[in-house]
Amino acid sequence: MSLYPTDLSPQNTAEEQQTGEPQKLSSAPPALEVDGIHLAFRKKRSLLPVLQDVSLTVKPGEFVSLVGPSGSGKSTLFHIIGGLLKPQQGHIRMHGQDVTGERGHISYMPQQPALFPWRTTLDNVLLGQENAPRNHTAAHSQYASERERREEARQWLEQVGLGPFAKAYPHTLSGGMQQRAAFLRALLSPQELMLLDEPFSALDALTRAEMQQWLLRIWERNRRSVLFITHSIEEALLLSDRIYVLSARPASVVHVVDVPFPRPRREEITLDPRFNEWKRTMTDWMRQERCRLDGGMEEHTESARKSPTNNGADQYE
Ligand SMILES: Nc1ncnc2c1ncn2[C@@H]1O[C@H](COP(=O)(O)OP(=O)(O)OP(=O)(O)O)[C@@H](O)[C@H]1O
Repeated sequence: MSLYPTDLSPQNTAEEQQTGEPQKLSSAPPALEVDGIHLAFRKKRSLLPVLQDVSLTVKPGEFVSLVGPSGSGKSTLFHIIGGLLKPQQGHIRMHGQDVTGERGHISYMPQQPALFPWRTTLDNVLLGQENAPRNHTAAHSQYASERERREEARQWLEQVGLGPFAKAYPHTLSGGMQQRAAFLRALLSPQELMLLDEPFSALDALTRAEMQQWLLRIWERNRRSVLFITHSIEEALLLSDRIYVLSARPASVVHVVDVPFPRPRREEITLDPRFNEWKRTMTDWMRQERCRLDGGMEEHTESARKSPTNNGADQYE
């Protein structure tokens, strides 16, 4: 099963599976470069600064997460990357090209699956390809005819346990099944970079854990470039190669974590003492930011001073 038109050929993918290493494309430009983004919303006569000099990078085939307090500006950053908002300063580059303010360069999976109720599961999955901008579909059409794309989507539905539901309508699917269909729609879209905005936040705990394992397996087989927003530190540590921690609004990057756990990863990694040490450290960082957001700096300073996990926290950066 191929995923066009990315450079993730089956040979590459097989090599990666053996070595457990991401693609070593050292000379390739980043799949995404967010460079010095500033954005403030205009509120009546005042300005609400939301993003302040935010920079981050997603290399080809990397899984990168963004965590930060509620209201810090994560979704706003996604809107800028997707070209829905234009920053006052800074640039968005994809594969070396400046695409600041341009739409159509990313595939996107929102918090809610947003499947069209009048389309079958298969037709919903194919939607990302139908709506892709011309420059992407042109590249894409060298690889697959309409019939081939439908066949490939059918095979993918089988792979993710949705084969029997290809002709079913979304209301007959469970929440987890709808999210799998929405993820496939993003995965089969021709744009290489995927932005996933808290895709599992609406699911119950058990389904969420199952979906994380499912995503790990699917992603490790395909290694698309992913930028993932989550509120769950555990989810970020489980899934990511790198995590950017945003400060409270106006957001800037306050910590960058290169996640040290090898791939392929499975749920058992969450039992590793190092995993829990990271989780505690990052939770502490997030608490500090939330305190800042709440204006509770004095209280936070005291609790951070007392916290045993704060010792040497910066060594993780
Ligand atoms: N179009 C807009 N106009 C004015 N203010 C906005 C607009 N969009 C977002 N904001 C404000 O910008 C700030 C950041 O919002 P954003 O949704 O990006 O945060 P977030 O980190 O994604 O939050 P959450 O984690 O709760 O989803 C918030 O204070 C929000 O009220």
